[in-house]
Amino acid sequence: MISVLGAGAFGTALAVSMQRESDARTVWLWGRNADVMAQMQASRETPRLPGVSLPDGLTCASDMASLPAHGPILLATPMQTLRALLTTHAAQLSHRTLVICCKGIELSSGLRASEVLAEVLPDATPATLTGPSFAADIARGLPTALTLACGDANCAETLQNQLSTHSLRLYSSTDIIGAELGGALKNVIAIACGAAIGAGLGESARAALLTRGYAEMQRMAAALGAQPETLAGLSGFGDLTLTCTSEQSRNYRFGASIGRGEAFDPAVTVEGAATARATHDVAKRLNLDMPITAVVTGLVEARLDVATAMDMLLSRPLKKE
Ligand SMILES: NC(=O)C1=CN([C@@H]2O[C@H](COP(=O)(O)OP(=O)(O)OC[C@H]3O[C@@H](n4cnc5c(N)ncnc54)[C@H](OP(=O)(O)O)[C@@H]3O)[C@@H](O)[C@H]2O)C=CC1
Ligand SMILES: O=C(CO)COP(=O)(O)O
Repeated sequence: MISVLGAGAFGTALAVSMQRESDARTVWLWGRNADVMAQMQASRETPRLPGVSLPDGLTCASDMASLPAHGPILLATPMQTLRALLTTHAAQLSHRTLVICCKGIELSSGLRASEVLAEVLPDATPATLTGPSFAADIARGLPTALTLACGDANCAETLQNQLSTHSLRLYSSTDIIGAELGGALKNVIAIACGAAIGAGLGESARAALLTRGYAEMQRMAAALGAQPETLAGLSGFGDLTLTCTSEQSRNYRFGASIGRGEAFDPAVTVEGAATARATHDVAKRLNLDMPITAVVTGLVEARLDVATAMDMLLSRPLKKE
C-alpha cells in the first residue's frame, strides 16, 4: 500500500502514476479539504490536472484516521506547510517511512525538510523523492527519472522498487542532504533565469545565471556535507536545467513576471520565493558567497528591480572560474 498526503498537482500526479501502472499496488491519496476529496473520489478527476482520469483503485480521502497501516507515506504538500502537517498528524506518522516530495528550505528555521521531520518525528524514517519532473508529465505517463534518497541503503533500494513505475524511473541514493539541497536551491536560480528572460536580457544571460547559480548550489551543498556527485545528478543539475528553461515551471514564470513588471497570482505555489530568503540567511550565517541568491531575495522582497540586480552581479570584481 502506498499513501500520499497532499492532493495538489504533484501528490495527485504521483498517486495516479503509481496506481495506474501497477495492478499490485493500491494507492491512498489524502487531502485536507473533505469536499474536494469527495468530489475527486466521485468524479475521478481534479482541476489540478486537467484531462487526467484518476484510475480505479486510487482512493481519495480526507480522513486521516483511515490512513493505511502499512507501506511508505509520500509527503507532497508545500515546504512551508510541512512542519504543521507533521505536527498535526504526529500520532499517525511517527514510526513510519516518510518520503518527502516537497522542495525547499524552511523559512523560520533554515532547515531542510528531513531536518524538520527529524525534529518533529524523530522515530520516523525519512527519505526524499526529488528530481526533474512536472506533475502534468508524470500524470500523463510521460517518461521521467527521479532520485530516491534515504540514509539507509537497503531502505533506499526497497523504496526504489516500491515506488518506480514503467514511466517513472527512480535512481537510489544515500545522500539526502545533496538531494534535498539540489531540489530546493534550483528553484531560486529558476526565479533569476525567469527574471532575466522576462526583462529581455537574453538567452546568454540566462545561461550565465544557470551556470553561476549551479556554482552557488555546489558551494552551499559542499558546506553542508552533500556529496558533489549528487549535485551533478537528477536532483541537482537535472532539475536545475528543467526548471530554468521551461515555461511550465511556476518558479520560472514567477521570475519572468518580475522581469516584465507584472503581478503574479499569490495562490500559485512558488517554493523558490521563501527558499531564496531562507538560503540567503543560511549563506550569511556560513559566510558563503551566493550573489545570485542574494539578488533573488532582493527581487522577491521587492527591494530590487531586475536592472539593479543585474548591475550588482555585473559589477562584482572579476575572478577565476
Ligand atoms: N507540481 C509539480 O510539477 C511539482 C511539484 N513538486 C513539489 O511538490 C510540492 C507540492 O507542490 P504542488 O503539488 O505542485 O502544489 P499545489 O499548489 O498544486 O498543491 C499544494 C497542495 O498542498 C495542500 N496544502 C497546502 N497547505 C497544506 C496544509 N497545511 N496541510 C495540508 N495540505 C496542505 C493544498 O491544499 P488546498 O488545495 O486545500 O490548498 C494543495 O492540495 C512542492 O514542494 C513542489 O515544489 C515537485 C516536483 C514537481
Ligand atoms: O520542481 C519542479 C520540476 O522538477 C516543478 O517546478 P515548479 O515548482 O517551478 O513548477
